[in-house]
Amino acid sequence: MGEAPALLVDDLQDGALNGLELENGPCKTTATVGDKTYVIGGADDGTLSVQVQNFDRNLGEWVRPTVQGTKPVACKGLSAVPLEDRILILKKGSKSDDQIWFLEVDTQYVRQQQKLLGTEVVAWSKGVIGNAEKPVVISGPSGVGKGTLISMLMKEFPSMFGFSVSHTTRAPRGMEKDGVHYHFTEKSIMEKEIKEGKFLEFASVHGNLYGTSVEAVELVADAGKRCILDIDVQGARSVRASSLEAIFIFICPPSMEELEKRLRDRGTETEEQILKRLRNAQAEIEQGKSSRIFDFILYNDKLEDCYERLKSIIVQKLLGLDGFVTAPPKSVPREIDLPMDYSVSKIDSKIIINCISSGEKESKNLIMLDVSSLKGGAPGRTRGLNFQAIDSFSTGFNGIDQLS
Ligand SMILES: Nc1nc2c(ncn2[C@@H]2O[C@H](COP(=O)(O)OP(=O)(O)O)[C@@H](O)[C@H]2O)c(=O)[nH]1
Ligand SMILES: Nc1ncnc2c1ncn2[C@@H]1O[C@H](COP(=O)(O)OP(=O)(O)O)[C@@H](O)[C@H]1O
Repeated sequence: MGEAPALLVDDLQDGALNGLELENGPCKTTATVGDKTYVIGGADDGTLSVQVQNFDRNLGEWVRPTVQGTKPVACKGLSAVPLEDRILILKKGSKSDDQIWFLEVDTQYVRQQQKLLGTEVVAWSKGVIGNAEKPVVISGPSGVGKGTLISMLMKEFPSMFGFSVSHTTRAPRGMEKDGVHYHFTEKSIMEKEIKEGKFLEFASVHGNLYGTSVEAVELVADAGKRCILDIDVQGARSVRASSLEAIFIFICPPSMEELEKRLRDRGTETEEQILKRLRNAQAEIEQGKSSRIFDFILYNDKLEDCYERLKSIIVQKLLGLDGFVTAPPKSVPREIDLPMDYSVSKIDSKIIINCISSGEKESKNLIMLDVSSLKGGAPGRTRGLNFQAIDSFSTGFNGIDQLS
């Protein structure tokens, strides 16, 4: 049985809200979740900047929460649909890939942050249609051949895999390009960004700081590709403990002598750095083999053999295929293009967007946005949104009352 259309307030005018005087400034949209009413938006040069304040009915006062996550840019109007632990925000007059957002008000991430900061917290997260492919985490000691294997995979299947470009405080090697191999960063900047929650994981490795930003993984998923992370064992452990579901592969050298030979032959490190990497390798291999972090352990003896095994793992585990055929490129996630004029209502986990386009002949279309399988969320994107566009006239489907 569907519930009645939810409390939706589109483009509220300045002033009173349900009898409550707003603290200050004009506001546009409001939504109530639990005991709190959230006011989202504020006028800014004819467009809306996206600000948040909430009225706590228990305390009887306005609160300005700490706002986390990547904020949406200004827009011409907002609609808000309260869900259980977050508010769906539809932005008007925005680009088609920038129309769906979530303001998380009581998700696990928000509760964690509230505990950590001791203040009221809300967090923005951009909504994305469809799901991300499960990432692949590859770890192993320095010089074992991780980079070589990943390059082979990306070269053979450029449309299927994308590399998560990590941040590091180490200096670039001769051929390495900023933004391609790593984001080469100052330590103080990286430490600040870690504090701001921009990293999915980070670790000190061989005396330098390395980390995977939330954005690095999201960008690959945005392109409709499966993300590959080349990170150390500490990083793999952190990802295992995070909400990111991934497949974990550890690459082992055939022997320590061969590892040393590969490191020396690569010729990218000083003698001191080589010795440090070899010292750390022993512990990494022990942890890799025994820690239960990894789903698969691969020995990289003969490169071609190891590459074939890596491919077959990925195929069997991730793609569910028998032979390694070149799969068609994943389509880039679809986008909804909302017109300026529409009304919104909610039935269970379906958001009904009734689009009204006025021209010579007025026509109406319904978009049904399904929010029942949301995944991820702040500090990254919210994925798992699905939608169906319904031409109400051609189908004879004319109103939300007919939905169940
Ligand atoms: N935790 C973590 N480790 C990383 C990250 N990026 C790279 N690493 C690891 O840091 C170690 C050193 O990497 P690098 O300096 O490129 O040297 P290489 O492994 O010898 O090529 C390797 O074990 C990488 O897997 C990251 O974002 N997070
Ligand atoms: N199976 C292999 N046999 C011999 N040399 C290898 C093999 N795999 C990788 N190499 C070489 O070993 C060196 C280190 O490989 P690299 O991919 O840079 O390791 P990592 O990224 O794990 O530090 C490179 O010069 C690479 O060409």
